[in-house]
Amino acid sequence: MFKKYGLLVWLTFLLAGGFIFTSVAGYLTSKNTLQQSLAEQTLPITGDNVYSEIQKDILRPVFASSLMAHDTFVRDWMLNGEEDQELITKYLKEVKIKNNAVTSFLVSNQTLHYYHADGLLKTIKEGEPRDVWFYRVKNLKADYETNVDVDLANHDAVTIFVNYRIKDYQGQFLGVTGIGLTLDTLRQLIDSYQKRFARRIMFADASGKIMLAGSGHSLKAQRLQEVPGLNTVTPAILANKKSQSLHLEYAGEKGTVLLNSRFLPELGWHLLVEQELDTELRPVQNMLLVNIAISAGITLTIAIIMLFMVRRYQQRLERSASTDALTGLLNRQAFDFVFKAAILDAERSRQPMCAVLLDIDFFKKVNDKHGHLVGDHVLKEIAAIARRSLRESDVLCRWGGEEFLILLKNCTLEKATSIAENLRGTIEGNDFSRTTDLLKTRMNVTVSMGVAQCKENESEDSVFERADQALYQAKENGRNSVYFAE
Ligand SMILES: Nc1nc2c(ncn2[C@@H]2O[C@H](COP(=O)(O)OP(=O)(O)OP(=O)(O)O)[C@@H](O)[C@H]2O)c(=O)[nH]1
Repeated sequence: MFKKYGLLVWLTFLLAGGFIFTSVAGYLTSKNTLQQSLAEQTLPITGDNVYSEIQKDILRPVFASSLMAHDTFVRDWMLNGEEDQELITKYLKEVKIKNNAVTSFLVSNQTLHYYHADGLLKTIKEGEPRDVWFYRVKNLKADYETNVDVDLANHDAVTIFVNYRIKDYQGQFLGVTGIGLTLDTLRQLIDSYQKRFARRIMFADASGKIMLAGSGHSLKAQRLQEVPGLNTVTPAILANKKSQSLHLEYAGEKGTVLLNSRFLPELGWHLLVEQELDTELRPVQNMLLVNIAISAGITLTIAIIMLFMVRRYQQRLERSASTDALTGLLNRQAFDFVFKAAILDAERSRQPMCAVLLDIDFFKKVNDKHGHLVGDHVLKEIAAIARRSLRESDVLCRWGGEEFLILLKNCTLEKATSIAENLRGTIEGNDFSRTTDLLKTRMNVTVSMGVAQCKENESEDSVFERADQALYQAKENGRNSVYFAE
């Protein structure tokens, strides 16, 4: 089977291999290009976009707080003993509205009063845990800090405060001022970034504490060091104190994650933009599967078409090698095999078998008078008559030009002679013009036959020789007759 269809199998493998190779090569190229463009362009650009939005939305309060801390009105009001509280309340209200903030505040180092947009909120105390931030900022080396905390003045909403140090004209610490944004507003902002850019965005402080993350972030982790996979690249993220972006990769829970990190010096935070490679690759992977399915379909269709063609071609070859093209009967070569098998069969079953040699009388004259096409028609018609007159098990073969050989299985000499006689009579009575347009008037043809019964252990040549002699006798004795060999 493999030998017969070997070429077909190889061609199918070659075709399928070619398709798979080009599909996989295309996939790998797309994957590399995608990975490279994510790492080198898409994620850094997203980082840049987020950063510029951050500058607009978060750094604005830093600048506003800086302006408050450097405002001569604020400093003078504090240096003059914080007399008219209405003035500072009005000022803070104005700043809050102008900056669209949830709170604006000022805490005096002198009186420890905490002012906000609605007036005096409270007096802070050194041991109070909620007021620890003030003493931290008081001792701060930098001008300001950003701090995520609950806002007492705003129903304890989680708020990001910008705490800016106020100094007098000699540089002495006067107090702290600034504004605050609720974290919810920021989180919404990040969510809108995430939706817009379809990536995960989070902020972590210098120690790795996750300060802000969109709704996709698992709230279980409080620090970068606790996020599986991300913890492997956390040291590199935290070590990056330059504003240039850093490209990293780590194995996340759902596959490779590409990460772009940059340090925001204004906040002292690290901005992380992440993308799951698999999510981006899914359309390319789907395309690969579609390609492979189409390739498999094409390969299968071509293989089936080729299989049918090869089978038809082989059948035609086998048929043309064993049959006579004109009459459709077995040819002499094929008959040899059939005869050998039949004679063995007859000997085994001890059944008689006869060979009949049939020759058309004066066939040359038919050709000469009516032409070769009519001669061919006569040959085909005689083959058809013989096939119709004989049993299915009898073998019919075109022996030569106008000679036919018939093998009658399980048949005695007497019976064979009678069958041959019937066939001769049928042919004699046949009007060959009925089945062709080549002849306009009735035409009859006669045949002569020689019959011989196969003897035990007799060779093929010997049987045909005896049948031929009987045929010769029929020809000699006037043709249109059946003779048998003793
Ligand atoms: N049309 C046609 N003629 C063929 C074919 N094969 C052989 N012949 C012709 O058959 C004729 C046989 O002629 P002969 O051997 O002289 O025998 P015959 O004319 O039948 O005379 P007898 O056998 O003595 O009755 C030749 O003219 C061959 O050319 C064939 O396939 N088609």
